[in-house]
Amino acid sequence: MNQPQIGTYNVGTQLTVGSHQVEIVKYLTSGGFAQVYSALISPPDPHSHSNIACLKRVIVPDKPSLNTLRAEVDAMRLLRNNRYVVSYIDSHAAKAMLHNGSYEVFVLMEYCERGGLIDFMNTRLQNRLHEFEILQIMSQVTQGVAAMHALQPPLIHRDIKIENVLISANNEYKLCDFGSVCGVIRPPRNPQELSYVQQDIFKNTTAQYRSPEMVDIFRGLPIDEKSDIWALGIFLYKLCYYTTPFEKGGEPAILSGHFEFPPYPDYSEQLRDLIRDILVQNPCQRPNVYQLLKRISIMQNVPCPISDIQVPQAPDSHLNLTELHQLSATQNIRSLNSHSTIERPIPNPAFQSSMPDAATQTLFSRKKSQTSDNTTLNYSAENPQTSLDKSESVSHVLDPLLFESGMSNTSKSLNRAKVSSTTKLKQVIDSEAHNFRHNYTMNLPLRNIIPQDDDSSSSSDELYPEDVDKLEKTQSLGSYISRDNKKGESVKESLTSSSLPGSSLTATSTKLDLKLETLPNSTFVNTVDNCKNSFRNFSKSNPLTYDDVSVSRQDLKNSIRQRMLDKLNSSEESFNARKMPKAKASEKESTGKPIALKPGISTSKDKKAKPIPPPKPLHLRPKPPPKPLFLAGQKLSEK
Ligand SMILES: Nc1ncnc2c1ncn2[C@@H]1O[C@H](COP(=O)(O)OP(=O)(O)OP(=O)(O)O)[C@@H](O)[C@H]1O
Repeated sequence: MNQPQIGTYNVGTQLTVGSHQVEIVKYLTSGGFAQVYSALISPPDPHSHSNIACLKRVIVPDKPSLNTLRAEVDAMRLLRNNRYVVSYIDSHAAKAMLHNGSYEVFVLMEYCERGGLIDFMNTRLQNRLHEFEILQIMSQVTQGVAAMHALQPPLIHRDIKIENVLISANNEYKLCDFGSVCGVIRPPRNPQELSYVQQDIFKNTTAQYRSPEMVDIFRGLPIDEKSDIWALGIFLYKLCYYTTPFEKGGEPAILSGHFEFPPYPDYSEQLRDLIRDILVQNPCQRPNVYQLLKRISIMQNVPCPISDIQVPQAPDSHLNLTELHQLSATQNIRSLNSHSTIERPIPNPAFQSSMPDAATQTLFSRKKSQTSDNTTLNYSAENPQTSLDKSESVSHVLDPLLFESGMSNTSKSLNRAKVSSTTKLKQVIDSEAHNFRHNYTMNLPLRNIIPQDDDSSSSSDELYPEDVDKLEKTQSLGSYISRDNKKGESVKESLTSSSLPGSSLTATSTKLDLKLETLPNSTFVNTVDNCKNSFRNFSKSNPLTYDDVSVSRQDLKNSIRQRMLDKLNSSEESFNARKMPKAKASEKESTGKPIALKPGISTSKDKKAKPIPPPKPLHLRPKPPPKPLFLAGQKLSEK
């Protein structure tokens, strides 16, 4: 989205933004897409009680870009009032008079008086951040991320980086820029999907912060919370060393996972271990947001600020790419609620106090070119660093005793065995949730990767109370009335229409670790069995694991465990069903019993309802199409 050159508002300019009267106080800066001002608002923000706010003014060239911005606003609204997320206040959109076909969008949000974290870091080039400062920043930003991951289904930020953290007047670090937010993205299953996912990642993520599963989509892994965790690892490294760990090595280094620690500044081994434990190739072995926060808190010698409620994701709660783009394009809450495979994100009870009214949900892509990290920070230390032992990294994650090695005195007083088995169980649950997501999402087809025409008649978005196409300018910029209420025109984004911005990191030629079709069925069965055994063993050998928590909490954990077991059982059944001869499978289907999900078979409601036609005689059956090259073990680029 190219930002047209427009003049800035003068101090004292009066605007109306949503239900707020706004007076420009100061022009602050221009971002890649926006002019940013501080402003006086009336009425004051009910959350902060402040009458000073930040006004973002964006000119967007067309409706798809408008929808992208709308999605960003929706994410902010979902996270409103979380202490470590820049808080949304109000917004407004209208057709711009100056630029034909373009729109002008105003977003009012909490004013972060102390500016960006990047600016703060630049004031400390000589005197680098102390470990306690790093832990404080890391803790607060992780809490912001936790609020996103705690939603059901979770939201993935996808662009966590130093530049996207602001500092409030009272020195709190707040996550901002929700323009890249999305739901969990399952692995692509055909070249079209693959190309789409690749472009989406290029547009919405920053190269140096990309996780291995983003860089090498052929690994067949979902893009989920663990991709944000990886970015948090890069973020932590950069807080420490003012550079990113894969700055020099680029994508090959990300995929090999090889990085080194500069000799200066000298941080504790615990902190370096934490970075190692986050930056592991296998997403399952990375800590989840709670485990990460817990470790940070242990190092800070404070109680963990959030509750540990890990609810494994039901496979049907995942948003696929089509849904993301349909939602992004339509903002149609009605269709969202009626969609069979989408759940509206709802706050996790652990975060309820900091969550807003569950207003709307939309998901999102953003036309944004992010080629590299444009920080002004530089680190030029020599590199006599010790090389990283990956097996050691993994053991820190898997071994709860090592994981708990930095426990405070208070924490140490807890029953160690219980804590370690609890941690282990959490790891198993988390890992299996990820595995489930992987396996199940692989079986959930993208019904149609091309976003559909939309019917945006029923948007309840404050930002777009009525179709902005029908809005007319009345007074000052930002103040419009609506003529009528007609349905908005359809928005259709082509999969390939967006230009793919260049990247400082070139496409990888690294050998593929894991391709979708190479996943042996036995692996899946073994995983299921191992997991089931783990759960059983835990139940038998650690019956008192949760003694030290309240009854309701125990119930909850039991219920999670039960749900996992149920899912394991049902997945095993599904797998067995998949192995059944076709005739048997259709017999099962016709009896109404659940059948295994097969690639290419939709799980959506409408498809489920269709009767099964009798099998065609062999001679009438069409020949199967040739296997796409990438499924035959070749990357698209090798075509
Ligand atoms: N709430 C805020 N309070 C104070 N300053 C802000 C706030 N939001 C943004 N800024 C300032 O404006 C700059 C640009 O904002 P922002 O990154 O949101 O714009 P953008 O156009 O989306 O930029 P990009 O997408 O290129 O990062 C920030 O770096 C920050 O310095």
